[in-house]
Amino acid sequence: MGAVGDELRVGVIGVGVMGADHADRLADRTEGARLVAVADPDVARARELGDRLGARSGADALELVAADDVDAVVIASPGAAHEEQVLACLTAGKPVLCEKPLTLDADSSLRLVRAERDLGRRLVQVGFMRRFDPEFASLRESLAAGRLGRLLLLHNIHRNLAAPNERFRSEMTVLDSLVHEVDVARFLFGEEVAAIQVLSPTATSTAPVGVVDPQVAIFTMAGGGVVTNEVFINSGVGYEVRTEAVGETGSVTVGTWEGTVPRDYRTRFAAAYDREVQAWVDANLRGEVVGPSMWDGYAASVVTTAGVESLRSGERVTVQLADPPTEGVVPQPLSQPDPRSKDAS
Ligand SMILES: NC(=O)c1ccc[n+]([C@@H]2O[C@H](COP(=O)([O-])OP(=O)(O)OC[C@H]3O[C@@H](n4cnc5c(N)ncnc54)[C@H](O)[C@@H]3O)[C@@H](O)[C@H]2O)c1
Ligand SMILES: O[C@H]1[C@H](O)[C@@H](O)[C@H](O)[C@@H](O)[C@H]1O
Repeated sequence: MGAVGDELRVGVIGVGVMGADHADRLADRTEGARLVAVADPDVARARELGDRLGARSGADALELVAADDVDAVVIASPGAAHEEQVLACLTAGKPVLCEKPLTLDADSSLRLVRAERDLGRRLVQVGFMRRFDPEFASLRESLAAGRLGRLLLLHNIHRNLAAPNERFRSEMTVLDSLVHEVDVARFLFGEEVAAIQVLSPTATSTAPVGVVDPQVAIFTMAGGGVVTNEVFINSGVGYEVRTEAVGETGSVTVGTWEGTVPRDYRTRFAAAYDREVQAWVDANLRGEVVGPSMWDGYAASVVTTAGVESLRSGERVTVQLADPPTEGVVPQPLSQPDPRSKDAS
């Protein structure tokens, strides 16, 4: 049911790079949380981590979800496993922090939206942690306060040192990496993405043969704004994430790191992950769920599914959301007046 009290007992599913990082965070530096269990089909990995952090370990994710002493679950398995595991949490009535992407395609994400809707209450926060990054959060506040005027353009850069594994082909750049930029665009504009086109520039010779890397994606927002995105997996430099927001009265860039470029996201977004997980625990202890919703996860999956189609065809693809948004969980639109509207003061 999720604990309402002063301690949330958490189980983590999937303890590779991201899951192990979250497990450390829950065990060491998240107030009100206790890590009680970890599950991973790589039992040796799960055991080593569980032993180090004082949590029990096992191979079976669904057994972890069902356990009486697990109040809430963090899912950090690969995206292909998310649907079954999120559904199990919904069935058990347990709150979930599910790493992005919610799932790897629009249809499975829609099934999850409908399952949560049938339950009649929110249980899922999706791990779009950039919303908790101090710079991205304050950019959203500046935009909402109208400090840059009406938002016209975003320019996003997202580079990795190298691919995480050999299964990371061209589609994964869209589904697993670009999905962050989709969420950033929806978060900062407060609107849905209406269309996407993915371009395939000359590939770097360090990418495996046949892999499109870098990629450039262009989003057209529902209100007509445009978002350009470079996603470069095998950059050979490090993890660089920057966003420049261009409004009618000024521009702001977030993510300009001085000094050494971090190797990966765990350094770059350490504060964002800490704040994300703390917000999830705090909300659960109050009996609430906050942060990016199942709807946000679904809307992003629809855009990335269209993005994969565009990557293959080279054409611009229109984005179609199947259901009306779930009330109360869509991103708050920016409340800035459109200066061209006759009602604007
Ligand atoms: N928010 C972020 O910035 C961020 C960063 C990295 C990864 N992620 C996300 O976290 C998730 C995990 O990514 P990662 O980089 O840690 O991957 P990883 O390959 O390092 O780890 C995945 C782990 O899951 C285990 N696993 C495989 N199938 C499983 C299953 N069915 N049930 C349970 N565990 C299973 C693997 O054995 C492995 O230990 C992905 O959804 C990824 O997109 C998010
Ligand atoms: O596997 C990682 C991970 O999923 C991160 O969230 C993303 O920022 C990286 O680009 C990707 O390579």
